[in-house]
Amino acid sequence: MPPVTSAPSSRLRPYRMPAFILSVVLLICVGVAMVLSIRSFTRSTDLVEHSYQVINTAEAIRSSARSTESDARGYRLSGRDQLLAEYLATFPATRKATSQLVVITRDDPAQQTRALEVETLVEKRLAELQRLIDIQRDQGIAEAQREGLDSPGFGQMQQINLLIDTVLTQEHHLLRERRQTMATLAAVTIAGVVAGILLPLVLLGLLLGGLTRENRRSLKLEREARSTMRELAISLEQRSRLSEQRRVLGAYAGILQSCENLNEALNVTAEVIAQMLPTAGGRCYVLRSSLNQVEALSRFGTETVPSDSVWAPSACWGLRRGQPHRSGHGPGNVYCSHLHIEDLGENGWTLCVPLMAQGVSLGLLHVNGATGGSSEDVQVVEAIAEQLSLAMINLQLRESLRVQSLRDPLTGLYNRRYLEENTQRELQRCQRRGLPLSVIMLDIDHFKRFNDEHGHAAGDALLTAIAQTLQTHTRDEDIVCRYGGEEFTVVMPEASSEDAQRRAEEIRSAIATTTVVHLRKTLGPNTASLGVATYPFDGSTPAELIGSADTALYRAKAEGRNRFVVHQLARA
Ligand SMILES: Nc1nc2c(ncn2[C@@H]2O[C@H](COP(=O)(O)OP(=O)(O)OP(=O)(O)O)[C@@H](O)[C@H]2O)c(=O)[nH]1
Repeated sequence: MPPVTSAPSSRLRPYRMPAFILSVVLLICVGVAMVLSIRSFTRSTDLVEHSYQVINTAEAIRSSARSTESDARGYRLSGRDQLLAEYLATFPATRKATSQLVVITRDDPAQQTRALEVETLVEKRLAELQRLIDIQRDQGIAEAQREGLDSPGFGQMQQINLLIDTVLTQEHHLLRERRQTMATLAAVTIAGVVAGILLPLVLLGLLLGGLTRENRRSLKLEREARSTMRELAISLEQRSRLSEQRRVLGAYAGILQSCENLNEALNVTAEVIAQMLPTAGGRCYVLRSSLNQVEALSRFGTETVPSDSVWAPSACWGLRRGQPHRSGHGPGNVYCSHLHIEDLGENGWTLCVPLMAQGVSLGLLHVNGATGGSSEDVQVVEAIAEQLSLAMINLQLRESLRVQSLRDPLTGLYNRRYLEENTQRELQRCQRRGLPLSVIMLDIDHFKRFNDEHGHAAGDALLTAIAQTLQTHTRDEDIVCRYGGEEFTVVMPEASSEDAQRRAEEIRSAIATTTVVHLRKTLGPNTASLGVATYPFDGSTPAELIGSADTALYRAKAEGRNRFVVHQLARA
């Protein structure tokens, strides 16, 4: 799980606000500079326009003065009235233009001085022309022409022209300067605007880039934190699941210890697996070594893959290898032949865990499912199998101890303790149901002599053979036991005295033909004497009945052996 990290503070954070303020200030400066530049530019434009106006006005004065001069001279030479009319029309225009020049050069004292001089000269010239016109009108054309020859017209006009040239030259010079100023202003404005826009843009870009990086880092940290939280939640869930599993397995182990037989243990196991692996199913098998087969004793859950009920141990890889064998879907998996894996889906899984304890193979726990089968599930099944194996070996040991405590080690028949415990129960059952119960006591005749003649081991062999004969001639529900030494007892629930007599005779005659082979010598047969007692005639307790049968047995001995005696008859 990655460590939880706190968000590192951004390197740009201290510069963020100053950069923002600087950007804003720069933008304001750009704005102010633009306003000032535009105003200066406008002023320059006005000045340029003004220069054009001065130039145009000066040119107009020259042109108008020439026209007036030309019209006046033409009239003086030709006397044509049309020329007089034209003179009269241009005269005010000339005057007006000179006045206008004076007005529009107010901003430039030098130019205005020249304008005033132009005005004075033009006025003088106009006055002279007017004087000649007046002479022509009053004294005739010839007088006017003669007067004109003496008039200083040419010189006046030359002065006017020279002065206007000076005005124009000066104004052109100003115009050039103003245009230059305007161009410089425009360039400076453009440069200022570009710089003023670019610089804040760069700053804002840097700021934005930093914020984006920081945002990305924050998002990454947030994602990491979320993933850490998720992993933490999963880990907590796993921990709580593990602790729950441990608790269930602990309880399961405790309950297994209290199980009295294998069926109980298997039922508990099925319930625990259903609880811990609800989607799985399977079977518990026991190994019948004597038959070389594996047999299912219980089923649990819903099996995805059916498994055979009985099969040879070699059919399972788990049993063959003595370790858990897990397989899933697809190539690379090896399947046990006791499984019908055709039904194994894409996510299906199977698991065979051998049940082993103290190096002994006891059986197999097989589990399969359509989903799941994680290593955690496998561990659970293995833990269950381990507990079940221990329980099975314990039950086997307990059973063998129980059998040992109830069986005679030589003959394998029940012992006297078992007889006493169970005869009471069988007798009560028959009493409740109103049925008889018979007891046969049997003693081998002259067994001491047999022992003496053939040895104790041969005597043991004879005892074992007679025990076998007794088991052959009794029913499964009868209790056949070695009462002690060479004495045997058969308790026959629900058997009447007649049944018991028939059985006693069968046993007697069978023993009379029973021989044993000992040290390659056939020994026997020996005979036996039997006493028969029946409830309710010969007693109503086990002790009474056994005592009655024993009495009858002694009677049989006394009467010559190799016979049976019935207690009632014996009493009679
Ligand atoms: N081989 C062998 N002998 C036993 C065993 N238990 C008791 N015996 C012997 O059985 C003999 C019983 O002898 P007795 O009680 O005198 O009876 P008997 O010789 O059979 O004579 P009757 O019962 O009167 O016919 C004794 O010698 C015991 O030692 C046993 O487990 N194995």
